[in-house]
Amino acid sequence: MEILKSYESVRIYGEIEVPGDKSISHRSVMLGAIAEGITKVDNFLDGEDCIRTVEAFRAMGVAIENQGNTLLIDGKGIEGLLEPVKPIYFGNSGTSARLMLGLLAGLPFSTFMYGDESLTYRPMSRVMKPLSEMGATFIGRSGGDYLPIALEGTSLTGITYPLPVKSAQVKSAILLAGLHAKGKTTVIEKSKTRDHTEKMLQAFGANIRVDGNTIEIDSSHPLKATNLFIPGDISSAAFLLTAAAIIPDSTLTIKNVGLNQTRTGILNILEKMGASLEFTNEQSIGGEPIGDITIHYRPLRAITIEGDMIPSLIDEIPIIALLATQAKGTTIIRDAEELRVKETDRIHAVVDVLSSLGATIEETNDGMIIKGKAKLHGGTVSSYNDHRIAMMAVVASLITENAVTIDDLSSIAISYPSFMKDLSKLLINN
Ligand SMILES: O=C(O)C1=C[C@@H](OP(=O)(O)O)[C@@H](O)[C@H](O)C1
Ligand SMILES: C=C(OP(=O)(O)O)C(=O)O
Repeated sequence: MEILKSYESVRIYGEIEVPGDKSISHRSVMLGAIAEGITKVDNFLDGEDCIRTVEAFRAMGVAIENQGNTLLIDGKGIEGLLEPVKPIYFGNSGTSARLMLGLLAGLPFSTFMYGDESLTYRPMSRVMKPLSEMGATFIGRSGGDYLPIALEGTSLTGITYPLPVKSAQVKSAILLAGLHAKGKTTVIEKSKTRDHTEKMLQAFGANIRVDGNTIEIDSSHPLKATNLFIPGDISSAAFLLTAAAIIPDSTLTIKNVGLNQTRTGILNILEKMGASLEFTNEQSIGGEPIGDITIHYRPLRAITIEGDMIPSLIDEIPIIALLATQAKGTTIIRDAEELRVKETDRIHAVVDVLSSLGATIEETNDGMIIKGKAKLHGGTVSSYNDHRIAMMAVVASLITENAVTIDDLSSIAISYPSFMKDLSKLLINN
């Protein structure tokens, strides 16, 4: 149990870098491991989820050296992967499990996979359905919807697949399967989801074409090793930006953070709500936009968040809900039913935690309705063992009248191991 003390008068001030992007870090290991040659990855996120991906490839015979936040991956090509002798454990990581189901389904060996309590109940049929259409053979709990799943490698054939869910994990799983399937694989998205897989496949030399929301790939160009720099994770930056946006007199600069437009929904929301943002040092590294963001506190107003905006801020909704408690008016979040199948049911968890702290917030089927501006009194909450809920509660504790008591903060190590230290560096007592 942790007690997060309340503050009399505090603000956020300073300059910081957040750790590397989780989505891009996972992909760097996956593509580096199946490319030919040594791939060097700088600013790799040493969080628990990404470590699961590293360990999975080590179990398939790939040498991966970890020097601080730099990885050296000795890729021997996709044919170089060896059958793992033990079941692969994906812990809490949906990205590892879903992308690797796609990557491994067409390899000539069997793989057994499982996860922790949370991952064991996250839907996998969204990935297994298209992979079966490509020819994948597998068996899994609940007809293959849940882990544990055993894949019996077979040769795959390309398909054309309109994505029924707005999910980058499903899109990526199909593209990774398409990398070694016969013929062409085409994925068509309804709304654009994060496109790190496409960008990184291009950097590794794959034969991939992107035309609007249609992506095509085939196996004609084997991947060649490359060097990568992982931008700071905008999803981690979101917690610090929100702290600055809700505490008067705050000014914060976050350097070298990823600014890929498929991920920056949180920045559009902050601006629409009235926060002041400045962007400097913008550049592109390995196809990924990156730059520095400075935020100044300004009074906030409520907005509606819905439709195509949702995929670009899906992981930020817990912290956006806290932001909305401090905005004048009624904020409505809808079309976000995907939150129900994350590490926990994040609609329920957010509403429970924020209402326990004193917010006026109501759960809907596909989102929530938040009335601001609310005075949060503090109280006792659960992190639901979900890193994004835990970090949201920590940021909330900066503005509560009394202390916040939370069961456990260890889940924060999934995506932002240095969060508590980074936040305390930026806290200034007035
Ligand atoms: O592809 C990725 O790296 C991710 C995609 C998103 O999931 P969905 O694809 O299920 O929306 C996101 O919530 C997750 O944190 C990471
Ligand atoms: C949903 C998340 O990750 P994953 O799906 O990889 O578990 C997240 O990091 O918020």
